[in-house]
Amino acid sequence: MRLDYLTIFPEFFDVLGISLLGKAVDNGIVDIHAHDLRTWTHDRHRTVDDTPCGGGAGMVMKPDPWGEAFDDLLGADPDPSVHVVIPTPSGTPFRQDDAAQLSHADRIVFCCGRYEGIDHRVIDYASEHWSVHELSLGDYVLNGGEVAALAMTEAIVRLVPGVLGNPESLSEESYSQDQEGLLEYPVYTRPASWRGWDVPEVLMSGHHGHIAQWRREQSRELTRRRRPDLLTDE
Ligand SMILES: COc1cccc(Cn2ccc3ccc(-c4cc(N)[nH]n4)cc32)c1
Repeated sequence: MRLDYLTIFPEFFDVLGISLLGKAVDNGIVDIHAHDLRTWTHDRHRTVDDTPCGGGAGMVMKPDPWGEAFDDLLGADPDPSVHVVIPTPSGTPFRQDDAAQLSHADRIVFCCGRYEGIDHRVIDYASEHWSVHELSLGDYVLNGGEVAALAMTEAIVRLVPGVLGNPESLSEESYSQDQEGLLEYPVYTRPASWRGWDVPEVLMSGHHGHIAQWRREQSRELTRRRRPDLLTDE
């Protein structure tokens, strides 16, 4: 899987060389390239923004640098197997299903905007050539797309076979299908007693059936309290 990031702050993506994703890069499972969008500017000030047509506050990212970056990175031939991900507050919510689908992609290009966003013609042009996903990380406003791209990257790449040491842990996670789409149950480790708090007895019983039942009940109760929207049968 090749991941490209178009951004005016490429250093944001230096962290992808650390930990699990770093190992995936070292193992050749993932190939990461961050690009400074100003590479595709030609004026002395390396300008990437301009005033919004129709007025309004702030600045908008000019289309030209994005178009020239696309030309260099992707060429002009349409290829629906290339996924262009554009983080934006106005996008569809990024969810586990999106991460799962994108984990099968061979190529993903993250377009990280700043200012008040990217000239919409960039999205229109990209949509004619590649598979475009305008995605929101959540119902809050960030200053740009980089943090969202990092979070999406981690959610996507950890699902790629060979990246996680223990793939079994994937099936027990919140939002996973095996977890019935419920929130994950509380987890514990040693010591059995810590500052007056004990590990629930059932987890020390060694009775796998009782433990599984307790975990199912905990997941449902937690989901009922915190995320009733995830419950389908109520
Ligand atoms: C486009 O409309 C905007 C309105 C006000 C501020 C901004 C700032 N901004 C620029 C590019 C950009 C990309 C993504 C996000 C973002 C995503 C999520 N989930 N929150 N915030 C925010 C971004 C943009």
